[in-house]
Amino acid sequence: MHPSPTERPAVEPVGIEVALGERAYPVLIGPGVRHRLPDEVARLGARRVVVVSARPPRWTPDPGVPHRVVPARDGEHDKNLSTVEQLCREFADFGLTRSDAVVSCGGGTTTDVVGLAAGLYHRGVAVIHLPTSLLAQVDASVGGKTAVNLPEGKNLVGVYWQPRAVLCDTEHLDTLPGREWRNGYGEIARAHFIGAGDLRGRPVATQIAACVALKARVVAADERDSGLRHILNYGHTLGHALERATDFRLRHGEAVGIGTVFAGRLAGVLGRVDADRVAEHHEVVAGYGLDTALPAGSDHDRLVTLMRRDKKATAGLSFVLDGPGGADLVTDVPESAVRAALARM
Ligand SMILES: NC(=O)c1ccc[n+]([C@@H]2O[C@H](COP(=O)([O-])OP(=O)(O)OC[C@H]3O[C@@H](n4cnc5c(N)ncnc54)[C@H](O)[C@@H]3O)[C@@H](O)[C@H]2O)c1
Ligand SMILES: [Zn+2]
Repeated sequence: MHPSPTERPAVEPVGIEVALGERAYPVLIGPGVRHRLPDEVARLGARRVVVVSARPPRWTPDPGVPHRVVPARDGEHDKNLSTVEQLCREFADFGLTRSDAVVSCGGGTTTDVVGLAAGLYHRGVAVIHLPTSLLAQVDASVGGKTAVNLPEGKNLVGVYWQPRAVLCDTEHLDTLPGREWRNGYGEIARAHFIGAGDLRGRPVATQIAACVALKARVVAADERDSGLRHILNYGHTLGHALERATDFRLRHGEAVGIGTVFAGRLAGVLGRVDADRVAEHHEVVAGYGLDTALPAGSDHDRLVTLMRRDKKATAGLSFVLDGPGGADLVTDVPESAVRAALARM
């Protein structure tokens, strides 16, 4: 039987497996891959589905089984335990059992909060993500980290709960504002330096697929962040500090872009890479249309203080830095080197 052309995408999607044994799952990337939702639901054998969506209802196809669509809102403000409770109550009210499934549709904040609700409900129910921001497609929806915020800080409460499938529909990006494109490009730029290759000028589906393939490799090797997964934080130590120092006026990806340029400069100061490689950091980040300089008026003392507090820093100042053998976690970086690199920004 031939699939109807109106329902099936003309372009074959790219499929990447996150190889986690019994918990392995596919990530499909391409225009129209949302239409695979009923197939994925059927594969799981779910009999009922709750779709939690921050986008208009028509963005999520019929999952093919009795379902309820619960509207949600993207944003850090609703990424909290109270939303988790509300979602779990919706699941219970709809009669969702352990063998049913939840679907998320939205930005990374929505995939995070829905992922956590799915991980907790009945001690874990299947979840399929339909990420709709570039950042969520290249990063947040893949890898099984879920979390919500507390007033005391971001992402403080969460569990590891792998999705059963991720559908990165590039048509979902059609409405994304420019700033949210840049937000995602910050993560794509940093991926250049940790093994994703040079993705500048490539079609967006190719860029997403390369980042997902990189993350899939890293997660398969270190699901629970005890080693290799560090490298995904390339550019993030200064990035996090800049987000905090600007009261989150910089989007995460914008801050990571600047943090990536800084990581190049710091690796240069430490003699880990040559001048060409330092310059490459600047070129790549600028090439994605991102800022490469510290925001005007940045206070270096404050940035150093914030970087010392970064959760990756167990003792002293730690950074993931490029070097002769690729990117690696470098601990106890002298403050003088950090300040020298900041001065070159
Ligand atoms: N779990 C992980 O491994 C992981 C990794 C990276 C980031 N995250 C989390 O992801 C979150 C950031 O994700 P985000 O940047 O997607 O934030 P977000 O969910 O707030 O979305 C960003 C903005 O884009 C809008 N948006 C999303 N899709 C859209 C679309 N298709 N059209 C128009 N507007 C759209 C949203 O409404 C929002 O205003 C953070 O909370 C972060 O902690 C998690
Ligand atoms: Zn990030």
